[in-house]
Amino acid sequence: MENPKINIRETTLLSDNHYLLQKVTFDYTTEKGTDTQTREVYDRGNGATVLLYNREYGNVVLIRQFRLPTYLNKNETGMMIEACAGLIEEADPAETVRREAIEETGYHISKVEKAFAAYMSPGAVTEILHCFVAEYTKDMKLSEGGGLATEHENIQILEMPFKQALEMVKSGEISDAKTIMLLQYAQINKLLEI
Ligand SMILES: Nc1nc2c(ncn2[C@@H]2O[C@H](COP(=O)(O)OP(=O)(O)O[C@H]3O[C@H](CO)[C@@H](O)[C@H](O)[C@@H]3O)[C@@H](O)[C@H]2O)c(=O)[nH]1
Ligand SMILES: [Mg+2]
Repeated sequence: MENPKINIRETTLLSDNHYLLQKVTFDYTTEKGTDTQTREVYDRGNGATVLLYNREYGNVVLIRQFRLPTYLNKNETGMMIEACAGLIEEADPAETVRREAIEETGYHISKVEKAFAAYMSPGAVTEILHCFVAEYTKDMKLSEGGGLATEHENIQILEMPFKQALEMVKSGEISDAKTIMLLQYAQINKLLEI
């Protein structure tokens, strides 16, 4: 199939209460003709995430926090176990994960390695998420972490054996997409095998 030619006809702002919800009408043209479609698109910017791991201890650092959208969709407690992550503000993705690692886990990491980038929900959300891995050591724990009190983040830090994290993916206790992808990336690339 040839790529369609796209022409954006109209963009209507439905909400800019915190992020942007827009209604977009566009022409989708192929050799068969033109079809006009309308879609709602949620734009909350782009994000970056990092899996902290240590080969020697065989551990990864994850975080646990309440996520309202999951609570509204069958996650009974609303609590989610995730890799540390945040929205890219002014900084580049690597800077973002360094900042978020400090804010959320208290680990002051320096070297980060890009793993991949992924559109998280391409039918509705514009966001691309830049995914990193980084080695941490105990002496990098220089602050408490836990997220920004001003943002009511209430983040719990979980340092656990890599094996246990993989079992939690299997059991469904870890059900966050970026976290599953990063744990499997670490497994495929043997990051935690000495
Ligand atoms: N007042 C208000 N605050 C909001 C709203 N939406 C988000 N926030 C707040 O904005 C802050 C965002 O925190 P970050 O750590 O920067 O982002 P995140 O929520 O962890 O997002 C990360 O994970 C997402 C889910 O996997 C990713 O989608 C995202 O890209 C990023 O990586 C949080 O304190 C959150 O409560 C809103 O509608 N209103
Ligand atoms: Mg976060």
